[in-house]
Amino acid sequence: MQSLWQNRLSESCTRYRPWLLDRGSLTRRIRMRCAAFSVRHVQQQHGVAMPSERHMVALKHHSRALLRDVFLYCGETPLVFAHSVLPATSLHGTWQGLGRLGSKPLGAALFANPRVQRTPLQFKKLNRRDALYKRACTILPNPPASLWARRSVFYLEGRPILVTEVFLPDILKLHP
Ligand SMILES: C=C(O[C@@H]1C=C(C(=O)O)C=C[C@H]1O)C(=O)O
Repeated sequence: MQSLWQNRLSESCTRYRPWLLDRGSLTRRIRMRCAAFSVRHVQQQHGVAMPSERHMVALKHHSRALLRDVFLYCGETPLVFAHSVLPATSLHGTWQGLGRLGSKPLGAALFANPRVQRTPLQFKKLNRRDALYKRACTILPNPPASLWARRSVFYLEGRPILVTEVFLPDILKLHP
């Protein structure tokens, strides 16, 4: 049975709690704890978002979005798998340049603008049945049975961007 996205954290995530609950920039939080931070681009292409994502950004069934997958690294250690859904209609106005980020962190753009609003975080313990679990584990030699993830929607000028972050075990090596 696949678990659902929850609005509250269960108790079984104690060690990941500081990372899951911090509403500030994850890029900034990691940079404060690791001088060798980098974003490694996995893929960025237009496609159809997953059903559980489409309703978060009011995408109709066949509407296309820019789907961006990256890993956040400290040195050679992967810490986070980040999956973002940017509806084509959101890539206008202030956010028209987000389609050309490459290895620049999306967070730098989202948190640089004080007018950006963020919805409450949702949480999910991903397992091997989840597509995002499988994509996050592609670079883990010994993947754990489950991975904690969070997601929320960023809004600017009424334009939504869904950001999902999957925390990899080595993030626990950083100071919480
Ligand atoms: C939203 C942020 O941006 C981070 C960087 C991302 C990217 O470059 O694609 C995606 C999600 C985040 O982990 C953040 O720093 O909080």
